[in-house]
Amino acid sequence: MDLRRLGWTGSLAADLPAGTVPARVARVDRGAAEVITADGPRRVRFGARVRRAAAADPVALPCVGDWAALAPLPAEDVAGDGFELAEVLPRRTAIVRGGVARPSRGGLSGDSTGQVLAANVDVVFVAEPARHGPDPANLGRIERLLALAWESGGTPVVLITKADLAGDALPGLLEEVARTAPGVDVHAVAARAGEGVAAVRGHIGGSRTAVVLGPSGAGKSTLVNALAGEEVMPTRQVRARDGRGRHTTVHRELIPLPGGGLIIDTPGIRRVGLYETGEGVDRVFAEVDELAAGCRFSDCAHESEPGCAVLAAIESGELPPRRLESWRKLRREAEWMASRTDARLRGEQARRWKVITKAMRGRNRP
Ligand SMILES: Nc1nc2c(ncn2[C@@H]2O[C@H](COP(=O)(O)OP(=O)(O)OP(=O)(O)O)[C@@H](O)[C@H]2O)c(=O)[nH]1
Ligand SMILES: [Zn+2]
Repeated sequence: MDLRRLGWTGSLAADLPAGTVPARVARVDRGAAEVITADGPRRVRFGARVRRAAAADPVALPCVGDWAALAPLPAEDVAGDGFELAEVLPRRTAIVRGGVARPSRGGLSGDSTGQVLAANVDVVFVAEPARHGPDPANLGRIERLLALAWESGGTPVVLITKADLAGDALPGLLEEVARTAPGVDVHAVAARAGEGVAAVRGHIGGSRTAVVLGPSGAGKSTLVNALAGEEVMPTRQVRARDGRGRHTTVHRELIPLPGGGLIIDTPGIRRVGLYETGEGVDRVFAEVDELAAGCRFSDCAHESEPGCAVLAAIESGELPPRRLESWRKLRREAEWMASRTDARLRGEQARRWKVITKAMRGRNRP
């Protein structure tokens, strides 16, 4: 296996500690990972330093898509494969979800810990089914996942999956979604019939890595199988009565595609909180931001201020009220998360891994 086909680069090579072997993490189970090396797949346990770092901060846990350094185990400890996962190499991008913030007396409360869903991802496919059981496509869910995607450093792309279920309503739906996702490519996909798969493929050329996020039953695994040209992921065969998912996929998994590129399939996510609080939300609501530039007051909250261009746009029908509500909700959540200063610090760790690993290496090397 040529590691460059898995996304290996010279800058990663420069960060590889002497005496270690590079590997890409394909899947993580408790305390161990399935990795792909130049010699093929291996199963390796986490080394002591990785376990310590992860105990202090869950964001440090090796994750699907990570590049890792494998170190040979001492000769007397070769019960496993002879190697352990000694270090996580600097992450280029990271999709980090927060816990769920719940409304409570005096604002929001909840869980502010982070979890890395996937690392070193170039393209984030946000999959939303045209129909999810009895429900229509959920625009709010698209917005939330787009915020997460923008924060990751990867490029988001929206996929309206199971597009065949929309019937005549498809063009209208795609138009609505395009307005909900300014600056983002939107594709309709009917993976079971193979429709739209080539357009998806077009985003994963060369040795790019993509991830598919979306609710259970969105048809993520069906799409991944269509891209792979074989059944690499199990999909639900028998339709549940309500047509929604039952979490067929239980692990996040990295799959090299024939002809180049890699894709990460993920289990359906039920509730996902924001974690990093950079410009993600503003990018999702770019047109609200643009409108706000026309408000009379620069600190306009678009609640009831005179000369508010955002409220005027709602009045004129240019901006759907749902959009402003959704913007408010995600902004509130992002602000709450930002008020947890340690969370912000940890969010930066996900990206600035380099500094930390380098410092650790300096300390531990004789
Ligand atoms: N009508 C229609 N059904 C589809 C399409 N793609 C997938 N499905 C069906 O939707 C159901 C769920 O598909 P999966 O691929 O397992 O969905 P998933 O998003 O991977 O679900 P989880 O693994 O639970 O997260 C299955 O019954 C599929 O056959 C499609 O293009 N059109
Ligand atoms: Zn305003």
